[in-house]
Amino acid sequence: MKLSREEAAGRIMVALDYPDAAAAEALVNSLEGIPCYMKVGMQLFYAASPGFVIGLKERGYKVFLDLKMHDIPNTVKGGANSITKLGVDMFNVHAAGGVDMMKAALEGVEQALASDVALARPLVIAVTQLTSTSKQVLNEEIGINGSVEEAVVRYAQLAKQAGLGGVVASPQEVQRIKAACGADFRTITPGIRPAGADPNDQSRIMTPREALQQGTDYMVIGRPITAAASPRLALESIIEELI
Ligand SMILES: O=C(O)c1cc(=O)[nH]c(=O)n1[C@@H]1O[C@H](COP(=O)(O)O)[C@@H](O)[C@H]1O
Repeated sequence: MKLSREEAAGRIMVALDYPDAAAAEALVNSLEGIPCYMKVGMQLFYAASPGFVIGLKERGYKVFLDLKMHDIPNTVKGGANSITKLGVDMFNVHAAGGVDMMKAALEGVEQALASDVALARPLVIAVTQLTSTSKQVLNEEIGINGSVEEAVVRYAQLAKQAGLGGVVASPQEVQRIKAACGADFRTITPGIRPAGADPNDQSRIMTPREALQQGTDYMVIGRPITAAASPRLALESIIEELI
């Protein structure tokens, strides 16, 4: 697959895993002009308040708010309502919460959209099996039998059944997810490591180019960019690998 520089940048979601808004702001400023997606996760969101997310939207970024909601349906519905009002482009819930919980997230989105016609509809996606989970942990610790791929595809099918638009999984599972849920069902893949990079706590990894070849829609990349001596050069070299 051939991508333009801009298309490649738009498929990269930079994970802003920072302890406060100032640190995250410095990274965002260093990437100025590169049209990548920004991902705000729980570390930054809990510290920086919703204002940080609104600020990213005002600067023109697409934003994935990664709060991985997993609670009773009524609570998730309320959470989804509040998140939609922030104007984010994408947010996630855990597929392990079940179909009713995932449907409740969509109801929360509808409720928010009905309250303000200016709001854009966010894509709601589900986390399947975390990319830090190995087969051994899945089978022996968590107690789910079978392969990681089987567990991931099952979660993806539940998300599809609930009406969600895609899932978070490792790039290793993208082809099976697309085969089970359709080519339009979005795959968002963390566990991305350029060749030779430290895997850190990730178990199921692939390089950016390999992930693209698998057909992933978006790659979530944190430390290979944020911990690099020059985050801008690190991001540019990943974009280079994709075009
Ligand atoms: O939902 C996510 O974004 C997510 C799901 C998952 O299964 N694995 C996973 O690593 N993530 C997130 O993706 C990012 C990966 O960061 P790095 O390992 O530093 O590239 C982190 O912000 C994680 O919270």
